[in-house]
Amino acid sequence: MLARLFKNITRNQVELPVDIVSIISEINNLYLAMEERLANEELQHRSKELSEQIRSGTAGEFLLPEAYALVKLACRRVLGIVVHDVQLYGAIMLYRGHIAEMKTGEGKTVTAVFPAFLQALEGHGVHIATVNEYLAERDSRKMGDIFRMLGLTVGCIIAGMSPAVRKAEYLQDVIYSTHVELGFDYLRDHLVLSTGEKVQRGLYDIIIDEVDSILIDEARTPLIISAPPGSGQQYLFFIDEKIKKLSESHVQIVESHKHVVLTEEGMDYCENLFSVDNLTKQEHSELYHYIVQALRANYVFKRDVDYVIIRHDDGSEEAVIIDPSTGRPMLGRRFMEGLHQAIEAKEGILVQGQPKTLATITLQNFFAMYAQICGMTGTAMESKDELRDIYGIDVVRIPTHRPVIRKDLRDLLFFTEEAKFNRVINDIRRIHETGQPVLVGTADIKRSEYVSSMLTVAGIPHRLLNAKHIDEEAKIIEQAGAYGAVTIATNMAGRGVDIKLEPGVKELGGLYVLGTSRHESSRIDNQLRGRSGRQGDPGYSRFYASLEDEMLWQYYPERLLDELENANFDLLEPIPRKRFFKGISDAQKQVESQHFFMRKQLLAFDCVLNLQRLAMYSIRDALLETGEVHAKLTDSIPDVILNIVQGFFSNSAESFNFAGIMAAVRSVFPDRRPLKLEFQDEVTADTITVSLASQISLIFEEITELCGESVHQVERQAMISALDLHWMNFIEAVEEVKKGVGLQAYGNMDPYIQFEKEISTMFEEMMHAIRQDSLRNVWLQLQRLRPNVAC
Ligand SMILES: Nc1ncnc2c1ncn2[C@@H]1O[C@H](COP(=O)(O)OP(=O)(O)OP(=O)(O)O)[C@@H](O)[C@H]1O
Repeated sequence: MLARLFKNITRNQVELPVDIVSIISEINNLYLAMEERLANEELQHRSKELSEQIRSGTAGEFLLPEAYALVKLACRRVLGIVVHDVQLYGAIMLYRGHIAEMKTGEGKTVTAVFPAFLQALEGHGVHIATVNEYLAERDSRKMGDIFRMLGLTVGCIIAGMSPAVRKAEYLQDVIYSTHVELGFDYLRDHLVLSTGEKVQRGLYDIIIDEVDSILIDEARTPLIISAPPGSGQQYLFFIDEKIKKLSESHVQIVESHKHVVLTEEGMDYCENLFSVDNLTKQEHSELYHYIVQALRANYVFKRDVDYVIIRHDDGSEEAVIIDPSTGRPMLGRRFMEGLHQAIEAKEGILVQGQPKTLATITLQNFFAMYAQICGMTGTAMESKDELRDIYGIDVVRIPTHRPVIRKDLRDLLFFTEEAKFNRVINDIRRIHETGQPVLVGTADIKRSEYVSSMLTVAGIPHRLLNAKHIDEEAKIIEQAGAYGAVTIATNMAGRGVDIKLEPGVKELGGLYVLGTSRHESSRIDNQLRGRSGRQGDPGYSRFYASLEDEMLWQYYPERLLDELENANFDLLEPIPRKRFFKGISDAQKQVESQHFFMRKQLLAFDCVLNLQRLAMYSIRDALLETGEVHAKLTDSIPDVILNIVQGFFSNSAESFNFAGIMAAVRSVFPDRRPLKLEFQDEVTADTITVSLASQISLIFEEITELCGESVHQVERQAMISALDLHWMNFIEAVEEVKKGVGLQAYGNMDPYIQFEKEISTMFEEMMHAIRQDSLRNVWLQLQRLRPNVAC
């Protein structure tokens, strides 16, 4: 009775919330009116007017009924279908930023067109992410005509497209792609050298199809872009070997900062050694960085003082940092920025930590960049808490258009795999003989092949999916509803693919889905079931499991196993009692909670890094956009000098070493002109800095003025390359800290807080290093442009 107050019945006899029903009636009334009045050409005109209204500030929600009526009409005219009220309900929830749980086969692809249209009217470009490229391509093609009828353009991005093509596609109103391509484009856009090379135009709205698969199943693996080969082990050994040939006049050592720089002579010598024209050029920045680290490893960092080589029982050797304050080896820690690798190369032991990561992000943090995410799937309710906790989105269950009449039969649980598969084959034969089509789901390709060989022996014709070509698979699965068809696929295959029943098959009971094992996630099992019983079709599903299946072998509850041992059941027959089936869902729950923990942990670490990533990317973007960085560089001179000078004051103010300071300053600003120290007040790090900074700034201005217009280009490149290089090394170092934090128990300290603390300090240090390297690179390059000026 109470529910009646809040619910209402639509024309399809489905209960929906009252407010939604009134919006849906408005849409349907407008649709009916438009159907009579509006010719195809007028749809575009109307959508243009809506777009103008939205852009001039009218709320999208206010225009939703009319916009959705237009889309409904376009769907009718393009696809010949009348969109159901439940689909409109899903579409409204999507626009409001929710996850719409719509059962498989309910027509999610069309549903997504509605919010995409309304969001696209704002003019930012809406992304629709699918689980694979086949679906992105298919949906952009199939739905493309609807958008075009409404005057919008549609793009599709798949792997292998050139940046120019991508860029053009991203300019469309609605862009279909995979989450992977979208994420990698985002990362790649932060590695380009000019704004013009970026392909995306911002992240605004995204609609994620099969949202649970993307936000949950895929979320344990972050997206990573690795550096191209060249930074591999052999390369480091090669550099180390050459560096060992340098003599004293080639290097200047700054002990206090444990730093080494090349003198002019050293620079020339190295350019000869490595056959490059100018080491300070952008394209050689990585080589230059490795050279510097090799120099530090060889000239400053000493074995048994700064690090030890530990030999493990298996004969492997490891360079371990010595804690300068306690003298103890710091297991699991590594020097930052490629120095550790340089030391490993110097010592001739295995270089660890390659290849280098250029950029990385978790899917969770990537999606968090969008102004709004929403999505649809057949299976989200099981994960609604996680989706709310991590992404802050709610799941709304959308009723089906017609009742689901598929019969989900009780699992059959066997003691052994052999007994299970024998029964599977017998059951397939029995069903196949009636002409009813069977879709067999397996845990992996190996098992698919095994079932296939058994069916061949049994003389049952079938089609086997090889999981190598998603598009071919999809085409085969589409035909799995044909009379007498037996199709074998992995459980994951065919998600999002529509299986149409051949005429006459409904009368035979529809598609029979037979799962040969339970997946670790019940959502994946439900996806497999959902290949059958679509849009009110009849169908059957049944899962077969054995205690030898990988998941049950590991996680089936001990207490039930003990009981089974004493029960004296027939080993070749299914285990009879219902209570033993519960062990299957218990096992699934246990694995799922483990995976949840791993995702949470990955996210917790990435959230810390995310703040730095955002800061870094915005600095980089600003650099690309302004183009003019001279003021920034000049402003950073005092900071850089102060950082150097403070190094000399850290121990005791009295014992500061003027010659040391000068050498360190000159290593960053290599200039032969004399520098004076003039003080008004007492001698402090600040007064020394003020005095040196004003002189260096003057020289810097002189050099830059003489070099003319080319200065801007040199400065910008130097900053970007310093930024990229240090950021790449920072990411690598973060990984090491993560491992270290995981390995060591910090008393009672929370590992994330510890991690955050270490990362923040490292970030500060990196920013200093970036400023310093940018200035040094610019200085060196400008001197080369006008060698007669400075030295
Ligand atoms: N209102 C409708 N009337 C008739 N057919 C429809 C309607 N909406 C969608 N369809 C059709 O239903 C089929 C299933 O649609 P779709 O593949 O989008 O389902 P789905 O919900 O995405 O399924 P899955 O969960 O398996 O991905 C398609 O052939 C589509 O054209």
